[in-house]
Amino acid sequence: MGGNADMYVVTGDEMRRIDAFTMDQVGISDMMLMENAGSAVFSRLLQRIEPSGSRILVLIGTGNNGGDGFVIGRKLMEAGFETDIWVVPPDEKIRGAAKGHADVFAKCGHRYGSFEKDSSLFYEKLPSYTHIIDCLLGTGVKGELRSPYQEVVDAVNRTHACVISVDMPSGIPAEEGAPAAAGIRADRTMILQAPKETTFLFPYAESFGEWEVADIGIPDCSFKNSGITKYVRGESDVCRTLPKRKANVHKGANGKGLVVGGSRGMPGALSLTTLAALRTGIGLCTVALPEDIRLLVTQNAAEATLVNLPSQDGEIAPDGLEALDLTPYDGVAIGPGMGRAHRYDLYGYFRVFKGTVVIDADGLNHLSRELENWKDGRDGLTVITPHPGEMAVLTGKTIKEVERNRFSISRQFAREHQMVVVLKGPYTITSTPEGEQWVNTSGNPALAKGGSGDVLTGMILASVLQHSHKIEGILNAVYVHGHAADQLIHERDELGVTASDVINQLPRAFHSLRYP
Ligand SMILES: NC(=O)C1=CN([C@@H]2O[C@H](COP(=O)(O)OP(=O)(O)OC[C@H]3O[C@@H](n4cnc5c(N)ncnc54)[C@H](O)[C@@H]3O)[C@@H](O)[C@H]2O)[C@@H](O)CC1
Ligand SMILES: [K+]
Repeated sequence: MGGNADMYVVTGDEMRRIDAFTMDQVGISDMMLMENAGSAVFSRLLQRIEPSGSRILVLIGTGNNGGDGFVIGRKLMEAGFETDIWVVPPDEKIRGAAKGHADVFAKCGHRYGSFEKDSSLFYEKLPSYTHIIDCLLGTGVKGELRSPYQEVVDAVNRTHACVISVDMPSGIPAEEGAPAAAGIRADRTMILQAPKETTFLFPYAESFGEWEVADIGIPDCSFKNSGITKYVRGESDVCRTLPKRKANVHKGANGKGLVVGGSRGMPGALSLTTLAALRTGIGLCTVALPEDIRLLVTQNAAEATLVNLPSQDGEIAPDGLEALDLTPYDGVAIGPGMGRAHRYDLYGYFRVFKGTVVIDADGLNHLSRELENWKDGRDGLTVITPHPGEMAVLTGKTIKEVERNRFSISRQFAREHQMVVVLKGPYTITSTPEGEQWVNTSGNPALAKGGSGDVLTGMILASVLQHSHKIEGILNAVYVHGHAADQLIHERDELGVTASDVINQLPRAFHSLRYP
């Protein structure tokens, strides 16, 4: 993929590489990037802060994040906003481009307060501000906050002001894996150019508040040359890539899919997957299930055709998959409601199948017992859709470790096992075996319910079969799934939104993306 519209996701180190390339190879100086950053944030502040009645504090730290603060402070003062600038470190610690912009600020005739020299005045004035612009620390933060930053951050968090962080909430690390830090809890974060990994990882994500991304003029080539392959997947990407049907198309051209699973205890999961595939536009959908539950499923999904599989103890019999002929199908989704009583040789069964295989739910449990086999890859594309608990089982890690390292754990698993990994959760991450990753931005807590995953599996199957670029098909399914839930909570409370509601919403969700 690629193109100029890409929004990247970076670590602190990656951002430093990108900045260095932009300065040394492209020739845009650090002073200019800082001016751009300050200007971009300033113009966004203008949309949010009224000059009358507002009292603004710009808080400045040692590094380049503080340098951005000097630009923002200068522009706010020049525009007539009632603004105080407070610099936390001693003057001599400010260096480089930040020092350059501190000098510009002073030469324009503006003054700032020194926290070091007059901290009591600072604390006295702090409750009087309506807005606090946080330029204490950015991507250069390391470890727990040191004094006096920690005290200042705690005091800011106790105010009633609207706190707007620049690039990062100060104190929060930019990359996954770092211990949770007690940083600024922002109401809004104006991220410079590229979101950082922690923007999408909990608990850090909560500190960002609402976030938006300000373009500061770093060219796309700086990201490409720095080897960044993590992207944000947003609505415009989906609108651009939804497949269009030709007027004379026939059902066979929209994908022939097979959904395998179901058990006496869980017939509903299979219905949800099948209905979701149908509502995502699959041409033909066949359901393969233990023969003794077929009536339960056919009542719900009249459009699907059925294949009865031998049943044992209410689940597909251990050799039950052998009876299935895969040749008529372009893709298979396996796992929803399948049960765990028996073992199946999934790799042996799917290895030479050329179509896409989507594995979810109990299918992942079966997969976890035969993971070694998958390292050689198979003839078609394999997609797995674990939630953090399932990812923990697949990797032998704890759920907490998975949650803290979502990017690296899913990237490594995808590489090692030659699969596309769709790691679900808020900000679902999709990783390819080649190391590309996309963060999804749609969805809400209404999806944290039984059945949501079954719906997504059906959508991914249907979507992959209709896209010539299969990864785009997966990404679009993930986005539309969340988008449908987002539309639903405009009309009703998130508590009452069910997986079936999401399925029924899909035609409207697709329509709104196709005709934005
Ligand atoms: N490099 C560039 O060209 C640009 C950088 N920009 C800004 O620069 C930021 C990154 O700049 P820096 O790398 O200087 O990093 P920071 O601005 O985050 O400052 C890092 C400094 O803070 C101090 N520090 C680190 N950890 C600390 C802790 N735990 N407690 C107390 N003090 C600590 C250290 O003195 C360190 O040098 C970005 O977030 C962004 O806001 C923008 O101006 C755009 C251009
Ligand atoms: K900051």
